Parts: sequence; structure tokens; C-alpha cells
Amino acid sequence: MTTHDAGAARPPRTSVEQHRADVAALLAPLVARRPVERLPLAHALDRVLGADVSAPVAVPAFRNSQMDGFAVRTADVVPGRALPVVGEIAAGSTAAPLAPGTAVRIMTGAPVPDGADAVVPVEETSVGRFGADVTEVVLGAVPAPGAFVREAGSDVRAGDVVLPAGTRLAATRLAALAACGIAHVEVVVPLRVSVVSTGAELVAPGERLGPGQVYDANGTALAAAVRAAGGTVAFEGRSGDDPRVLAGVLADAAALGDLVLTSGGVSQGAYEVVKDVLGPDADAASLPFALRDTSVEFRTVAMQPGGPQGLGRFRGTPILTFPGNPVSAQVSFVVFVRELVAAAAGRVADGARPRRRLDHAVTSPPGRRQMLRGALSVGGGVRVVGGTGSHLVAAMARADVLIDVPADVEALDEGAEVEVWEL
Ligand SMILES: Nc1nc2c(c(=O)[nH]1)N[C@H]1C(S)=C(S)[C@@H](COP(=O)(O)OP(=O)(O)OC[C@H]3O[C@@H](n4cnc5c(N)ncnc54)[C@H](O)[C@@H]3O)O[C@H]1N2
Ligand code: MOO
Repeated sequence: MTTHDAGAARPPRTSVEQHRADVAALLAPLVARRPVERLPLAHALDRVLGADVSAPVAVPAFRNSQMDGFAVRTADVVPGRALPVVGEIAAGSTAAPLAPGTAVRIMTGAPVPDGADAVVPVEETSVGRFGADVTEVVLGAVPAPGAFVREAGSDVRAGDVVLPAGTRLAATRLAALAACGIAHVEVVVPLRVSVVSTGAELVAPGERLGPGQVYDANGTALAAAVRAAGGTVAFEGRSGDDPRVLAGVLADAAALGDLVLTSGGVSQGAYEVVKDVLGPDADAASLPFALRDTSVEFRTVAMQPGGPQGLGRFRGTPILTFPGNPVSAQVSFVVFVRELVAAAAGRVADGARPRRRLDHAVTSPPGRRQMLRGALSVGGGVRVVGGTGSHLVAAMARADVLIDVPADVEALDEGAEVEVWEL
């Protein structure tokens, strides 16, 4: 009698955490030791400092006025009595010492003359506003010593660390460096990632779509996700189902990148080109060159979407093979690689995932961790958007997060707390 065991060919599934750990171990040497490069400030936005930056000059570099007004010696001021105005100091000029018993017109940012110890804004004096000749000024009160005077080094002293190593260069930080006169910075070199889409059906966006053809969404998705995480894209390529062509594309990808990401060609079909090159049944003799230092393990991760996964090396370069469905490829990047690309760029993340309350009840098939697409509600909750199909790439575009439903959970009530992965 013949029996049919429906599960006989099904391999054991690897847990999400185990696969995350294996990917992290594969990339650990790349993440741990990052080179640095010197860049002009204009190219350093969002990069991370590889070394402390000290100020070559103080900021402000000299004592200067915070207001348009009159520089005075407070000891000389008598309320209601006029002081002769003996000159003017504009921003960008230099100032002679202030003679006792006099005042001088001064503009915001101009050097406060030696001898002066306060500035009085013009609108608080008898002059009111600057016009033509001003020969004298009357003050109504004695200003406090130091009023409206910005001391040299009151923001940064020469030699101080302005920004420490590890700082991500937001606009505010670039402004601080520029204010110190720093034109170039040493920044961490991000991971260079090569992205390869596979499948005979793929055509580039913008081309004419023939019968049975599909626009390549994964190339754009993965390249953008790499950049958003802080990495750079070293190479973008596409291959049909000919293993010799894919081997050539992968050779370029591996030569140019620190890491290769592929999508497609890893499930159980008759034309699984990634497996045809890298899998256990690959016909090495048919390839145009020998695959030294190449070994990839294909496995099924207990996650949906993103079950079929591979990891290893292609000609010495780490490679991860993602499934081709566009939702699966994007979820794979978020769950398995995104934080490693960010860490390699010097960005720090505590790995904590926020918790949200479900706006409605959810059911989930047992045995596989579900990464449902979720949209955040105004009230702070989260709701599922789109269906579970891994082809729903446009529906995914409405999602803000992935809702992480553990493998052993089959139902969650409205209001239940779930962990989410931000997209
Ligand atoms: N008999 C089985 N069939 C399938 C299984 C299985 O376990 N047994 N797993 C399913 C799951 S889950 C996934 S995910 C996919 C993974 O398939 P592949 O990685 O081999 O990907 P392809 O077959 O090449 O493509 C799948 C699907 O995605 C489209 N695709 C591929 N690349 C792109 C791209 N760059 N841009 C847009 N769309 C892309 C492709 O046209 C297919 O529709 O396998 C299931 N099958
Ligand atoms: O695991 Mo596949 O990635 O569901 O669509």
C-alpha cells in the first residue's frame, strides 16, 4: 500500500531569532571594523563621525554685540545724562578701545571695543532708531555689566570637543562644525551593498511590459532600503533564469560590494536560478568560472512573509538570498539586515521595538511568525492594512509598521499589545 505523507518533503524551519543571529554572525566582522573616510561637510549629512572633532577656534571667536545699539562703559552711565557718540562699529570691522565717558554705535555681531562692558539696544535709548547723524545718546537706566555682550568662547572654547565620535551629522551638527571653521570630517564608511534581482519575467520600470512580464520592484525597494538604513549601493543588477548569466552578475556584485542581496529564485519551482548557481544541486561545471570560497545554505525560516532564505558567501563576499515576492523581500531586509547596515554605518539603535495596541482582533496561522502590515492610528493604536499575500506591494506602501505576531499566537483581541517594526 502506498501512503502519502504530505509533510515528508518539508524541511525543518529555522526560527526568526536563529536566522537573525546567523546573519549577524556572518556580517559581524564587517560591522565591527569600519574604515573611515574624509569628506567635505556638504557630503557628510547623515553620516557618522569616526573620530572626535575639536574646535580649532573659539565660537564666538571675539567678544561681540548681541544687539544693534550703543556700546558703553556702565560706570560712565548716568540716567538722563547724554553721552557723546564717537563712532560706529559694523559687523566685520575692528574696534578701537572706547574712550571713557563716550558711547559708540554698534551693530549685531560687531566686536565690542575694549573698555565697553555693555550694549544698550537702540530702541531703548533716546535715539530710538538709527538714522542720519547721531551725536549723543541718553540712557534711562544703568545697564547691567555684560548686558547684550556675547563673550568669546561662550559657545565653544578653542580645543574643546565640539562633537564626539559616533555623532550622526544632522543639519544642526554640520552647522556647529561649519561655525568652527571645519571644512572636512572623518566619517565611518558605510556598508557597500550590491542588489541583484532575479527572474526571467522581470523588466525595468519605464520599459514596455510584455505578456507574462513583471516590473522589477525589488531592485528599487532594496536599494532604497539600504540607503535609508545608512548603507551605500555598490551595484544594482538583474538576471534572468540562465545560471551562467546570474553567475556573471553575482561576480560583479560580489567584487564591488561588501554584501550581496539577491531576490527571487529560491523556492521550489523548476527555474530557481539562485539555487541553480548556489544551491546543493548547482552544476558548477556549466558556470563560466570556478566558484571558489562560495557556499550558501538555503533554509526555511518560520516567518511569513519571508520564509525561503539563504545565507553564505559568493566568492568570499557575504550573500543573503531573499524570496522574490516584493513584500517578502522587503520584510526580509527589515527583519534580518536593516539594523546591521545601520550599525555598520555607525548608527546606534537599541534594537527595542515599540509596542502598540491593536485597533481590532487578529487571527494568525500557527507555527509561523507573521509580519502583518500595519498602519498607525491617530489614537496611537495599529490596524492591519492590505491582506497577507506577499505580492501586495502597493498595499504595503500604506503601512507604517510590521505587526509582529509570534509563532505560537493564533488569535489576538482588540486592544492586545503587539510589537511593531517601524518601516
Ligand atoms: N511549491 C512551493 N512554492 C512556493 C513556496 C513553497 O514553499 N513551495 N514558497 C512560496 C513563497 S512563501 C515565496 S516567498 C515564493 C518565493 O519564491 P522565489 O524566491 O523563488 O521567487 P520567484 O519565484 O522568483 O518570485 C516569486 C514572485 O515574486 C515576483 N518577483 C520576483 N522578483 C521580483 C521583483 N524583483 N520585483 C517584483 N516582483 C518580483 C515573481 O514574479 C513571482 O510572482 O515562492 C512561493 N512558492
Ligand atoms: O514566505 Mo513567502 O515570503 O510568504 O511570501
